[in-house]
Amino acid sequence: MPENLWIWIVLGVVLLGLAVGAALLAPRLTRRPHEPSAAERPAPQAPADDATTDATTTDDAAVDGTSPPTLPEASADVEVPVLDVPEPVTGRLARLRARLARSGSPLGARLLAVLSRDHLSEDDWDELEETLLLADVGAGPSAGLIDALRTQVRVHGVSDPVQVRAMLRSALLDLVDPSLDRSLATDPTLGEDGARVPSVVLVVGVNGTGKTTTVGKLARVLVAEGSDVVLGAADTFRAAAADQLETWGSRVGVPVVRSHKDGADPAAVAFDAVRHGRTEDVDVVLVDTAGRLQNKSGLMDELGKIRRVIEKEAPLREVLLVLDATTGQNGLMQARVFGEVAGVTGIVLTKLDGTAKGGIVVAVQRELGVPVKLVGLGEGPDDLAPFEPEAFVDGLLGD
Ligand SMILES: Nc1nc2c(ncn2[C@@H]2O[C@H](COP(=O)(O)OP(=O)(O)OP(=O)(O)O)[C@@H](O)[C@H]2O)c(=O)[nH]1
Repeated sequence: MPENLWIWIVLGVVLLGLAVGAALLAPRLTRRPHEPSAAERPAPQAPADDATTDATTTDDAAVDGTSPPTLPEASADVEVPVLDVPEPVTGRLARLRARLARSGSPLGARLLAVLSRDHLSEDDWDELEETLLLADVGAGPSAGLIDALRTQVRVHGVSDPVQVRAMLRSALLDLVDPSLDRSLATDPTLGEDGARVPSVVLVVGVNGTGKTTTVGKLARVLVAEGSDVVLGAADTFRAAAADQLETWGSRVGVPVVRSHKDGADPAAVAFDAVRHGRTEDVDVVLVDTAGRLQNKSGLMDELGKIRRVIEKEAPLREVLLVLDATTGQNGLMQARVFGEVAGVTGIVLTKLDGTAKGGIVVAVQRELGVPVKLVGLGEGPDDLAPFEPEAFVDGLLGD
């Protein structure tokens, strides 16, 4: 064998080794420096409108406590939706003011226009009173405000526009009554056995006033404040109401207790929702209702039953009556009936963005003797604001 053949063989083996090594290393060198793990990857975006939560199902037998609510098994490969972050509640007061001001508010503007005249005649005073009546303030409160203004005008005159505005602001504020307690009882309490019991809020009112929307918006307010919430879809009259509520709940990670049975007993759903709230140790259970009843005794029976079954499980801390601000005197008649049968503790005045008749706030508080606690200012998810008398009156008067 020639002497340099060995050299060629050794060289060949070395080259082969290098080729194999390079082939093994190549994929490692081309991989991205850091592959995120499943936990590090952003969760996929859920569709905004048709997403639903894992809903608790219920049936009528549950009223007797024989059928506890059941939640569908959580599946490991279920996509985790991205939850909305509701707007902080404090920022909403400014929006209330801006919206009221933007609505053109004939009430404030017309009152100021008349009051700014040099010498107020009897006709001017009549015009002022008529303006208040047209804004749904109501006869008694309107007459009271005119009396107060007449006294002020006698004492101070009406020449200085700044003074006129201050005078009117103070008179309107008195009518709205800043001294009323407008807080919502949504903190859990302690039961006799020392266990935490959720606060239950029942939402009532005739159909179409905005109950379901209000429950959804209120859930967001409570989530923004750090509360654990459960929703009860006791509006079993309109099947879409429960779906609507599930959409609201899913956007902020709040479970919804509902029935999939047509025309199920609303009291059974309310009961299951409260029991589920207790089991899950949540802070608040919000219960939506139908309110689609032809007569007062039917309404009384249904709401009475809902109240009784809720109170078996937890204290009913709030009964919120939802009224549509655009319905004027009609809304007042509804308020009267619900006030008599439902033990209303607070009013939610919706659709204030659609009317310049803010005076309904005054009339409805007088009618029921309970405060307006929340106002709806639009169809957006965060268009629900705690009612604040000063901001409201400033909105009426404009800047
Ligand atoms: N502009 C405006 N629209 C509102 C407001 N609140 C509710 N709505 C609208 O009013 C309509 C009725 O609202 P719902 O929440 O379905 O009313 P509901 O009282 O639950 O109705 P039923 O389930 O039929 O009894 C919807 O189109 C809402 O978007 C509000 O503050 N402003």
